[in-house]
Amino acid sequence: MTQTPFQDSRLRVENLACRRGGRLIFDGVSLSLGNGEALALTGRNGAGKSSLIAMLCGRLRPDGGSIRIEGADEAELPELSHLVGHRDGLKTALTARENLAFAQDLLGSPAASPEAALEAVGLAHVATLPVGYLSAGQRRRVALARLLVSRRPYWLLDEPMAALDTASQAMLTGLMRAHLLMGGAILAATHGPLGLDAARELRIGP
Ligand SMILES: Nc1ncnc2c1ncn2[C@@H]1O[C@H](COP(=O)(O)OP(=O)(O)OP(=O)(O)O)[C@@H](O)[C@H]1O
Repeated sequence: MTQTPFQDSRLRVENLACRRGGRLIFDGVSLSLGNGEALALTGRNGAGKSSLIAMLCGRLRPDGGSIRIEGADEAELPELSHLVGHRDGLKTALTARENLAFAQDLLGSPAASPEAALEAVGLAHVATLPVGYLSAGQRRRVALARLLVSRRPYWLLDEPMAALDTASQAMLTGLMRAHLLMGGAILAATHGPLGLDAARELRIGP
């Protein structure tokens, strides 16, 4: 895996608004996130955390406000970010290794090999099993291993600790710390602790 720190850049979100099904979910949401910074996005069920992440990765159009990146040679957030969403987005008929190879081809900027990424999340022993055979926590770990096969500075994580046991939560905290040390940035929607002392919190909704 390459050890070059990420280029300096900053995500600036200003006055973002979100409507879903004709209903205002949130407005006036602003945030700033740069190298080595982590932000825990909190709020009650339905506050709009997943919707905000969907806007950041270009899957949902904002109903107001702006999302921009400063200092990344014109690159936009979708090209600079990794999404690990609520749904794991894995192909159940493919093996864990094949899923990661597919993700690496799709995302570009190769970093760890699929084998090394599976080793890092403690899943080397199931590398050749179809993902459909894996447990919920194992599938989530394969989804998280995608963060390692392709090098992107912004990690957008929706409930990343969901389905993980205590040891796997600690493993993920370790991966996040290493990413921050390399100058990466993390925004994670969460209902619980991320284990990152320096993480700021942004609460949305009432
Ligand atoms: N496609 C859709 N059409 C209409 N309403 C939607 C749609 N998708 C989401 N919503 C609504 O938008 C609101 C925000 O949903 P969202 O999933 O962003 O919340 P969240 O903060 O991530 O919640 P949770 O903590 O339960 O994951 C909810 O009230 C949800 O019902």
